[in-house]
Amino acid sequence: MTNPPGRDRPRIYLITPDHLEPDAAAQKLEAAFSGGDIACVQLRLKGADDETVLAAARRLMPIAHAHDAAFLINDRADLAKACDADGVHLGQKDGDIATARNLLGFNKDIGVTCHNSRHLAFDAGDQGADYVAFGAFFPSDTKKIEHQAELETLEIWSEISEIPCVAIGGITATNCGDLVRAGADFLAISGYVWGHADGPAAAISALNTAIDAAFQPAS
Ligand SMILES: Cc1ncc(COP(=O)(O)OP(=O)(O)O)c(N)n1
Ligand SMILES: Cc1ncsc1CCOP(=O)(O)O
Ligand SMILES: [Mg+2]
Repeated sequence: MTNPPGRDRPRIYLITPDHLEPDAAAQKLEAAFSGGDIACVQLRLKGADDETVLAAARRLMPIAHAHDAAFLINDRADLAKACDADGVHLGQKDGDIATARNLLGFNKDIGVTCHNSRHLAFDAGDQGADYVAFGAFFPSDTKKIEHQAELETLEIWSEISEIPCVAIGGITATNCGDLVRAGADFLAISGYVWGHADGPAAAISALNTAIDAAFQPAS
């Protein structure tokens, strides 16, 4: 099965650990970038106060930008605005797209969690989402999984919509091939990178090698 016509090679969408110390995280993020291509970094701190999120963004966003990667904030459009991030990722309980768009404008990216639902994805697209995210595809140690996504969701979406789609949930270099072949535009990954035995650079390198091996552009 080749990738759907017109889809580019999928790229890595790196999600930070949900708790971090900015200077240590900066070193690890630099290491990750030394391993190869990363399209986007999402700052996903959980339970942190606003100033902690903003301080982490001030430390990490310049590193992403130095490597031509976008830097998005998870959950909070207001904090994305406050630190002039490149966008926000909204779950189904993180506020509506229109409010985020009014805050951020049209030059910023708004992504939306759509679980395993093309209906949610069509709704998000109709409301102006810049990408939709489907997941979880595999068991995750990072987040308790409430929705199991299916490859068919990616396959159908990538055939019928030009809105970029992100796959998320327990993704590794070993299991990402089917997601690539199904048409995911981005692979959102956290634990495999930050927990890799050989470090973040080796994880990013292994992921890009696996993506290259699985991506078969339509002739
Ligand atoms: C790229 C991407 N996809 C999905 C999620 C999950 O968002 P959400 O459902 O709001 O859960 P939390 O991440 O907020 O726990 C995401 N963060 N990024
Ligand atoms: C935030 C999120 N949403 C669905 S699964 C997940 C966790 C992604 O992290 P990992 O790549 O470690 O499973
Ligand atoms: Mg959320």
